[in-house]
Amino acid sequence: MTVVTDALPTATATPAVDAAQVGALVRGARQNRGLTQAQLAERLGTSQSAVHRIEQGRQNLSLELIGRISAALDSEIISVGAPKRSHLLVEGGHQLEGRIEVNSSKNGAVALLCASLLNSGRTVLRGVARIVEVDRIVDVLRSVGVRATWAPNGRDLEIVRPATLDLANIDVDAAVRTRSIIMFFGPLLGLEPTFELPYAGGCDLGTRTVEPHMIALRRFGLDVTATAGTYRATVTPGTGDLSIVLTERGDTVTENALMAAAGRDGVTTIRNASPNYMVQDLCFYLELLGVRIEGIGTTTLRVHGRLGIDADVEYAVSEDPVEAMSLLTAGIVTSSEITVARVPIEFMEIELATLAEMGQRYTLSDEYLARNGRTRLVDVTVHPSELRAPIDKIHPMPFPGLNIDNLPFFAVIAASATGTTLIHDWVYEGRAIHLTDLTRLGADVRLMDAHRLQITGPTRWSGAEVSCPPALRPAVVILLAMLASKGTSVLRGVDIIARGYEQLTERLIELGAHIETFRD
Ligand SMILES: CC(=O)N[C@H]1[C@@H](OP(=O)(O)OP(=O)(O)OC[C@H]2O[C@@H](n3ccc(=O)[nH]c3=O)[C@H](O)[C@@H]2O)O[C@H](CO)[C@@H](O)[C@@H]1O
Ligand SMILES: C=C(OP(=O)(O)O)C(=O)O
Repeated sequence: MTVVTDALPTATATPAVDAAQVGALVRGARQNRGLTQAQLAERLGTSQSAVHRIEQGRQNLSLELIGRISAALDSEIISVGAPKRSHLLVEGGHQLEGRIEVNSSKNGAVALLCASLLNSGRTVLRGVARIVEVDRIVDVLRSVGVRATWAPNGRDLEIVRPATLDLANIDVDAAVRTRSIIMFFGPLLGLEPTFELPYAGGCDLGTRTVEPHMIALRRFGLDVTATAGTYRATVTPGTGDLSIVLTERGDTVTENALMAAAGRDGVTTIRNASPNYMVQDLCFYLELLGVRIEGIGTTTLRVHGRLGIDADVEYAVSEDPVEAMSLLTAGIVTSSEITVARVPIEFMEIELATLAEMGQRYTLSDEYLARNGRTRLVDVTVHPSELRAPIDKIHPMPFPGLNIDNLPFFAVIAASATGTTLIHDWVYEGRAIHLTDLTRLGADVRLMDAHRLQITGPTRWSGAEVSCPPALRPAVVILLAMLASKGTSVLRGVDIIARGYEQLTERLIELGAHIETFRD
């Protein structure tokens, strides 16, 4: 049996479906239809409290009841057989208009979900984006005994760790679909003397090792052997102060080291740390747990760890600069005037400066604070502009530089600009290659080598049928190019987009995009 719904996509599917999973799907589909629990209850001829129990996974469900819920929500909650792939039919060439808000970030959420393992008190994460990557980590947490309960608003997640984690029961299927599982090492280090974790998975971006994590965590007493799809970990805890240097300024490796440092007795200095947005989110949460951290937002962090963290805390996940870039790109490549609200400006400054260099006109609102009380936000309005290729190549750098995950969006922007742009993705071994799919829509994109693209515009975009690249950002880039392309396009196999974006097509439709979803 597999699970499908248009609210929470098929990628959540696991062979065994339990009441909690179905509950989450029902809640997602109900919210997608804009119904309250009481309204759904009325359609089902039952009480609001019964719907609440179903959504919390506290109700035994017959197939007959699931069928009735599916009918009431006009959404297939469960189907038998292979999952059906989703595709998009895009009628491009229309301008967009209006205002759209940026959601909280995937990368912040997954770090915070993993970090909640450090806390034996109650963690409430507010405003969590309902995306597949989050569902996967929540599934993994639940499988090891963590109580993770969504509030009726479907956005706030309460997490309570059990006294002992049931790691033998870990949901391997969910774990291997995400790279973020690697961030279980940091918190588990201080909790378990030995444990096993499945190998990390994720998008197809070429070779991407976990070696920097192993090098960093070895200093915390972690010894890992990798055998047949499993990491076997043994921990020899140390005490006292520790100073470590990361071999790469990576985001998740910094987070792993931070979590390991937070759960130990002593002060840990982490050098070559990433100061990126998700790391800052994690630091703000750890501070609420009583962990003092010096140097937040810099490349040297001093972490005053604490044994036995036990605090009831609430933290609002901050806004996603990559979603902000994606939405701005939608406006830019369709020559539209749209306002993207709640943009975390500190993490978009180089992107905006680069866009200005390319002739993009935009206006910024006054700054205001995010719900976490720390991150600075602005509303950005883009105006239709004559774009030109920048003189210098566009390349990413660890923060504060142009975000690595925002780079792919510059491919479709460069293709809309007059002149030749060199895009240099030195970071990923295999992400640039996916962007050559833009040629199918009429762009002149040349792959110079695995890391460099030469793009000459302006493109006379024209609709085409394209198979969705097996990588999150390139998939969205192709979709955005289709919005710019005159005529009809089909993007096949788009489920990957829900890994990192909540209701992206629905939200683009609200801005005036013409997109229909269809399934096999
Ligand atoms: C869950 C999460 O937060 N994921 C983000 C995180 O993944 P994550 O932290 O897992 O990224 P990796 O550690 O895999 O690094 C990405 C790539 O960059 C290379 N690299 C990284 C740092 C460095 O100083 N030198 C270097 O060469 C790595 O070798 C790798 O090929 O950071 C990536 C890079 O910002 C982002 O694309 C991911 O969205
Ligand atoms: C590469 C990405 O993320 P992850 O680390 O989850 O694969 C991304 O968000 O583009």
